[in-house]
Amino acid sequence: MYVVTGEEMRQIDRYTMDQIGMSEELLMENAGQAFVRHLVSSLSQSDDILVLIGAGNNGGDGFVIARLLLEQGFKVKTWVIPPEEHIKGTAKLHMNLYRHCGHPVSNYQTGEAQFSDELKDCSVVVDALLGTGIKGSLREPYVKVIEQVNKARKRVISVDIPSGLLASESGGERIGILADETYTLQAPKLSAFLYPGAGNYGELHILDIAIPKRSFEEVSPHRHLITEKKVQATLPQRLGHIHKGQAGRALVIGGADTMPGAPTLTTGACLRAGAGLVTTVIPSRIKYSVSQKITESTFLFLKDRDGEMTKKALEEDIPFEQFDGIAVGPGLGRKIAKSVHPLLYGFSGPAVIDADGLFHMSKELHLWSEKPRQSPTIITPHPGEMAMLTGCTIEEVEKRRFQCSREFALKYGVYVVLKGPFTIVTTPKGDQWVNTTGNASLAKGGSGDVLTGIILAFLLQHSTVTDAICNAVHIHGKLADKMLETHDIISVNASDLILTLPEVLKSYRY
Ligand SMILES: NC(=O)C1=CN([C@@H]2O[C@H](COP(=O)(O)OP(=O)(O)OC[C@H]3O[C@@H](n4cnc5c(N)ncnc54)[C@H](OP(=O)(O)O)[C@@H]3O)[C@@H](O)[C@H]2O)[C@@H](O)CC1
Ligand SMILES: Nc1ncnc2c1ncn2[C@@H]1O[C@H](COP(=O)(O)OP(=O)(O)O)[C@@H](O)[C@H]1O
Ligand SMILES: [K+]
Repeated sequence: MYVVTGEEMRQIDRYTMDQIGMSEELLMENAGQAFVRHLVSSLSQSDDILVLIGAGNNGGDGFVIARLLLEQGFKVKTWVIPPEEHIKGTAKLHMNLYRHCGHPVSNYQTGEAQFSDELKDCSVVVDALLGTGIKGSLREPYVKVIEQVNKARKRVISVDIPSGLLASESGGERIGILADETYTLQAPKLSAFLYPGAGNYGELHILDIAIPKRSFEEVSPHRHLITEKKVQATLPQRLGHIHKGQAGRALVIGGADTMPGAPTLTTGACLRAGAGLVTTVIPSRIKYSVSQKITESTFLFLKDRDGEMTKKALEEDIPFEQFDGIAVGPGLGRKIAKSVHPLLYGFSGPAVIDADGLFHMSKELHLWSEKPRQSPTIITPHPGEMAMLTGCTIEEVEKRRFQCSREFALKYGVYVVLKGPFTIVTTPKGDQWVNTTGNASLAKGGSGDVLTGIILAFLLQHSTVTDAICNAVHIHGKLADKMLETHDIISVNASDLILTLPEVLKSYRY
């Protein structure tokens, strides 16, 4: 499943029409058919449905939807918002088809007052005003109509994208329809995953309108969705004769006087996510508080200075060659100057850098592009950490989540896991994977430490680095989703996620 910009979608449409030979009329009919097929089970014959139509092809989809719903006996009122003569091309063809079936159209230009009354009385609004063809700031009469719809608080279902939003941007101050559900055509658009605009989408559904795979392959967007099906197919199996050393020897380096919990969470998650052996490296001053909480890992207690590990101890006292993968950072503290790069430079396995590990990394960025590529480096910044790494503001990172993480991954040859709602995984070649699991219960200290542990464990058990990271991010979000079946959204703790791992992982087995 691809994730596309508006421009890529246009190229895909063009290829489908010009090279494959599917007409725009057919695609529009398919879009309306798919929309109605998915919607009818949630509609009742007593619903009063208002279909709002704009001047472009999004409006054309609206005519197909209105016709099909009317043919199935639903109560539908169809409102054309711009002057009718603005409707041209394929949308006009479907308007004529609709009319030839004997169905009526009302026009906002001549019936504004009646429109307000009907909006007040309806139960469902189908938003087919504007789609991917919108340019620049929203113009009248759309501004007025969209504000009216948003105030009316009806069930609103958008076709393709909530009208007013841009397909590829985050929304910002834009006026847009506040949808309860959005049925997007064939492939989700970037704005579905970029806040604040993502909040306008409501529940996102993806409709198959029969655009062939070939059209996508020709345009070849580099963004994909992480799907449940793919996770299920790529989760590692455990062979009957395996021993613990073959299930991965993991090293977790973190912890400081004030942060003993972070390495505890990472270690716990790493064990539950299947690593065969885990060793936790912490400063000796916190050895009792951490070791009492973890039964199954072994420990290395390093010399510390003011409760944080010294650079010398990190470099000299850790037998790196004994481990298949490492995670550096959870609760590490910031007092150890310039220590992360020398630690990782010679390491031959995958290395995950998180939290304060990223702080140290930001001081020695120039060295990363020179690191040997056969040992993958995975960084897991939240937007604040990404801002620190790139020198951008957090607002710029959030606005350009896709571009920002891709530029960094390409420049420094690392895997970037840009966290937040809709975490984006980017490979050093620039391929991107968007996660849709998880919820706001994860907005609590410690959630990221758990993710780091799952990523490390999965890296040691999957056959590709990309599958390991994507599956870890997906499963981590699923833990939070599972928790909401029994817990309130504000009362999920990071350690609860670890306890839920066995059940969630099991649910992915065939
Ligand atoms: N993907 C697919 O395969 C398929 C896609 N399909 C559908 O096509 C949709 C894309 O259609 P599209 O390109 O015709 O553009 P659309 O979004 O309807 O808007 C254009 C209209 O908006 C107007 N307008 C522009 N900016 C504006 C502004 N700021 N403020 C106000 N108005 C503004 C513009 O006016 P103009 O600037 O030309 O005067 C023009 O009238 C897509 O989202 C999907 O629903 C299916 O039908 C078939 C298969
Ligand atoms: N509102 C949210 N919706 C979905 N996921 C979220 C949300 N807020 C945070 N997360 C997820 O929770 C984790 C938080 O990581 P991070 O900020 O590093 O936490 P910490 O450092 O406290 O462990 C990330 O995986 C992030 O994607
Ligand atoms: K729309």
